[in-house]
Amino acid sequence: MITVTDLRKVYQQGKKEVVALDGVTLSVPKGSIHGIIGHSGAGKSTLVRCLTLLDRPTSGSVSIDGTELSSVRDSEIRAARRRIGMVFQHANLMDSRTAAGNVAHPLELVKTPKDRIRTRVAELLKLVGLEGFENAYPSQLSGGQRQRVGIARALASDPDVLLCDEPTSALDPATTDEILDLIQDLTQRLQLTVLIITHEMNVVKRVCDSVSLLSRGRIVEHGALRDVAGDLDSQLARALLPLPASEPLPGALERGPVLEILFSGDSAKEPVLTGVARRFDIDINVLAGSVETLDGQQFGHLRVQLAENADLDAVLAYLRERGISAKRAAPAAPAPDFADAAPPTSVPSTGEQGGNE
Ligand SMILES: Nc1ncnc2c1ncn2[C@@H]1O[C@H](COP(=O)(O)OP(=O)(O)OP(=O)(O)O)[C@@H](O)[C@H]1O
Repeated sequence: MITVTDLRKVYQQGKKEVVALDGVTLSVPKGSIHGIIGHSGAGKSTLVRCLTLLDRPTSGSVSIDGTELSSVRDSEIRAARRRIGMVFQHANLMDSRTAAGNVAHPLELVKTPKDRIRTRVAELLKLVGLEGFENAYPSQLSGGQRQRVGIARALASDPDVLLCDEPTSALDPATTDEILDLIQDLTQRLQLTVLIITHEMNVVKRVCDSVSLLSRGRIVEHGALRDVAGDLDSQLARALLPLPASEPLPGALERGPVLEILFSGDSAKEPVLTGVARRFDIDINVLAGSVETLDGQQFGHLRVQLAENADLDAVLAYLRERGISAKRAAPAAPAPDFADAAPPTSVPSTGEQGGNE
């Protein structure tokens, strides 16, 4: 389990102070995956640097299974850092080394005996589905295979926590799904605690058990996926169940009130709109809709327009009595988009950067 408590990071820019993290508190249980999503400048990279001890927090603490990491002495930083495996957007493999050589690198740095390295590297490559690719160089591997090598390297030091920084942003959708399935499988098999920093809501939908929205250094929303998705006022719900911007349809209902409705669980199975239409004897137009299964539960988000003569308060009361979240819609704004946080998609030279050192 990783626990972050009231983490603050203040940078000094000349005479000005920049508060990059402003009291971040979160806790992720073992065997689960937590997504952190946020706009550009929200503090995601700073959080990664503080968690991996590349930067010292100004105050607050980070602990893994009760062991405090944020106050370790400089001489112990390397050992502490080995408890967190790091997966990057681009695998950052060393071009001059084979897949096996890349995975071996963190083990060599801590002077692991050669025969132990050999067996451990074989185990790790098998674990990530790359048996038989020991001698391949990064240039001979696909993007997904390179990311698998990066994951194997991150696991070499047997970490408790896997910190994935935009792990799929450079991959195509099919490969993204494969890598996310692998991360999910490894989380279960190795009982890892996983944090995924991402701007892609699909990553959150597919693998995260819980999610936090980081904004200006603060966590402004957080919770289990099915809880945040069921809250019509949550930005995360609007991003998880996005509705496109819509205009009232010209015609009979043009001037009627617009509602947003969020169904979840059992209410998602009820013919609620038909119920409203019959009960109040009004026409209803669906302007936009989104249906998803999240964490095994079905959710529906609709924007509908009622006939002009509809008694809006009575309709809202009828829906709420049935456990359905509904409210008069604000102007038909598009769903929040965290894609401005997207890192560059061009693949940089892989260089000679090591992973978990
Ligand atoms: N070394 C630094 N010195 C001064 N200010 C910094 C430093 N690093 C980050 N900041 C500031 O801290 C805030 C958070 O930056 P950070 O890079 O953590 O955001 P981010 O969410 O990772 O953004 P992006 O998605 O664009 O990478 C920003 O206002 C940034 O300008």
